[in-house]
Amino acid sequence: MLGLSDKALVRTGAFIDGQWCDSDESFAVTNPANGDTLVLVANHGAGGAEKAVAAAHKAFKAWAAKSAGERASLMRKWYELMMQHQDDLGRLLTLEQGKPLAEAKGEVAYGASYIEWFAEEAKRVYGDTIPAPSSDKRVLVIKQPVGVVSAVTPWNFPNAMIARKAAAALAAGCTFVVKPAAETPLSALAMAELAQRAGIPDGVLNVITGKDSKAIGKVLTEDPRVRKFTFTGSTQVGKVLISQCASTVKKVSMELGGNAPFIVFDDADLDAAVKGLLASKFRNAGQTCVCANRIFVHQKVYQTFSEKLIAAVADLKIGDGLEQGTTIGPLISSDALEKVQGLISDSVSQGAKVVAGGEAVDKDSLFFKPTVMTGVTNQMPVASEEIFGPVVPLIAFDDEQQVIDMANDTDFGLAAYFYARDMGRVWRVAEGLEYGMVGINEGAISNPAAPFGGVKQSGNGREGSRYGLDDYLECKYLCMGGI
Ligand SMILES: NC(=O)c1ccc[n+]([C@@H]2O[C@H](COP(=O)([O-])OP(=O)(O)OC[C@H]3O[C@@H](n4cnc5c(N)ncnc54)[C@H](O)[C@@H]3O)[C@@H](O)[C@H]2O)c1
Ligand SMILES: O=C[C@H](O)CS(=O)(=O)O
Repeated sequence: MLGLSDKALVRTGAFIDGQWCDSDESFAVTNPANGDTLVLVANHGAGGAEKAVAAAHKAFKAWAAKSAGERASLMRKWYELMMQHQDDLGRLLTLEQGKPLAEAKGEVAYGASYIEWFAEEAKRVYGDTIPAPSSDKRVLVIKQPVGVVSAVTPWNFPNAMIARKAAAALAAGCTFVVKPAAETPLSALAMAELAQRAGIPDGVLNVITGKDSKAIGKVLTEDPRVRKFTFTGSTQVGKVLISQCASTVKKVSMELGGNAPFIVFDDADLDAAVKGLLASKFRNAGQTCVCANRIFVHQKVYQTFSEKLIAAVADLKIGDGLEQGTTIGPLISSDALEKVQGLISDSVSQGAKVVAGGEAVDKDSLFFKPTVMTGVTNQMPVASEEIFGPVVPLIAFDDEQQVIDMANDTDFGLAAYFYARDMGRVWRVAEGLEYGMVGINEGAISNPAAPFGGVKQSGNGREGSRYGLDDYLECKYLCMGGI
């Protein structure tokens, strides 16, 4: 089935209360590299979401009552199974999402690393004893799981965006319901299959599949049995979902859109900067929330850097993610491709120039040529909007404070990057950038040990690191009197 060694990893029903649930209707999952239908998946709606929430609610008390060590052991087994099946999970991910197989297998390992990380963190959920204001009292703080957690995740990282949430939730003692993007549900269902094989009890992890994201999302954000909602996706949708959570005052964490500046100063190592830009910009064909979106290059090095970049971009290989050597896969949809083309055309009409790429490979596919643009300003659409495609807009600058101000001139604040070697400049720029994450002489910054998240309209909360568990825990104060 789909060329996987372990065919049982290809699941097409929703996973609710340990059962694989079909439905009267189904929807097609297609391969963005060629438009082929891969499988038909159960098309559940609000009713399915309510069943999933009920299952998670029923399973919560027993899961929370397990010791941290018991939860950690089951999560460790899940991690080991994910890595044992890395090849199959990577193939499935490339088929449904399009990214090159090497990247897809890397995403599987990246997602699994959050399960490994939080299996360990589960055993380090510490409380406090606090000096009491009077000798007849004792003041303590204990940490307890929030309860049922619901989640909605995007298509661009169909494994890791779920693992990053589910791992923290389960480690904290919460139970979990997730709606993956309808474009890419197969990775989520395969993860659920392996969670079941690992012995994670029925109802602890549930995956609801369906095209009607609004109806499903309404249940996941408004059902009072759900105590926390976590979302990864666009800022536009995130705002709607936050407002829907208000009716039941849920804890909310949001991983939203980005518009990352990538600044190359005149004292930068230009070869390292080009390498870092390729790593940040062209991963997943530019479809990541932390992709460099605006590239600011100091006037003194603009020509040299541009020439090095154009030469490196020419070596990128566009193709089906399953083909050996492919480094740039397809975009996810024709809408996505039209959006990228529109940003380029609108910016050219305002004076920008295309010096490499600038168009789709052909009119019948979703492949877009890696593109470099010069003469871009911070106000042009290709700079002011999140591109979500393999496009490098180059913006010249000549003053340190000017470029910090330009970099911060956006509603987003997720990731930022800069290349410089003067130590004073490194500290001034790192502290001056209004972003949740800053890569300094580094273009690949995501890992489970670090707190991933943004400021401003890029979201709130952190995923990964020792901070990532806080979003899934309640801090309870105990006051013991009469001593
Ligand atoms: N900050 C991060 O960690 C992060 C990670 C990945 C993607 N993103 C952002 O996500 C965006 C691209 O992903 P996308 O196109 O899937 O985003 P999207 O917001 O369109 O969709 C994300 C998820 O929300 C669901 N959804 C859409 N409308 C909904 C509604 N009204 N109610 C309930 N669910 C709804 C979709 O089905 C999907 O599962 C980009 O802006 C990118 O920056 C952010
Ligand atoms: O697209 C957003 C992801 O969070 C990117 S990363 O894989 O976590 O860097």
